[in-house]
Amino acid sequence: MAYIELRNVSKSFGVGKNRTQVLSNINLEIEEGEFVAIVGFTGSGKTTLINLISGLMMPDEGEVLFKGKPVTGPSHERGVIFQNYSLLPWLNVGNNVGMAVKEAFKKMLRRDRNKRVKEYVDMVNLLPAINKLPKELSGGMRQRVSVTRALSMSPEVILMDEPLSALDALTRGNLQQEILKIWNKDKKTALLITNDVDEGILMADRIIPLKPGPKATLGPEYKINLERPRDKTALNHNEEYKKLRNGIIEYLIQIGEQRSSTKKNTYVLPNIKPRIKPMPFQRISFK
Ligand SMILES: Nc1ncnc2c1ncn2[C@@H]1O[C@H](COP(=O)(O)OP(=O)(O)OP(=O)(O)O)[C@@H](O)[C@H]1O
Repeated sequence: MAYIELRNVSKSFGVGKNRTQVLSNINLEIEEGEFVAIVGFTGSGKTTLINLISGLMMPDEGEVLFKGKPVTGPSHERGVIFQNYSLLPWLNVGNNVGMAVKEAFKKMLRRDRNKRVKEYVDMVNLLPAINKLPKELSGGMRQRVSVTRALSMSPEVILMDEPLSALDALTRGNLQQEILKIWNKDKKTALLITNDVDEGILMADRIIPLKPGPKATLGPEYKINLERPRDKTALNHNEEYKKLRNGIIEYLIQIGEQRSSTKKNTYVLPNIKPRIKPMPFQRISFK
């Protein structure tokens, strides 16, 4: 029995003529302890896929199973790290993380809870900002709080929806390593959504492309047998890595081209004329 399983899952949005099938007949099995990355184009349905697995959305057809049972709603067993960091604006960093820890460990003593909060906030180098509100943080700092908040709950499954996309290369690299450390140490199961093939190869055991939508389906899987821990710089000189990377990128280019050739490329623009008189040109004197 797979740990997470999607069987013939389809999901549409909209009604009547505006109804679009975003995901079509998705089949996926993830084993316990595995790290799987889904790579795909923007708008292809990657977030929808994560939402279905987390239980935030229900499929129209097919089913999502977690440990053999249908997923009927969200649960802290499956922690999601969102793309848009969704922090509670009225709580400081420590309390944003603290609330998650309290939810996951209801019987934990306050003292132990605070210790755990500090440990996780420190992990993303934000101890100096522990009393700051989200509005006082940069986008990258908020993203780090969001990552550490999800990890502090020690979920069995870490679901990541492009969690590192807003970060600079250095912070991104550090967080990739932190996530891998936790995944490896606590034997978690992880699903990473990314549009970065290199990130996928660095972190995952398998990469599966999501074909462009509508009616997106999963493409062929690429197994990554590169030894762990993987070093980004060393990988650049690894022949197996280069072959794998080229293979995935070529596949993505090929399915991207197929999509553009089947799409209508001509658009009739509306014949709109301005109803107001154009403003007279204003002279600005430069000194
Ligand atoms: N709740 C919703 N209601 C209506 N349409 C939706 C909803 N959620 C997603 N969609 C549509 O489904 C399609 C896929 O969206 P989704 O966010 O899953 O894509 P994505 O691959 O995660 O995109 P990105 O890479 O830009 O984050 C888009 O066309 C989007 O407009």
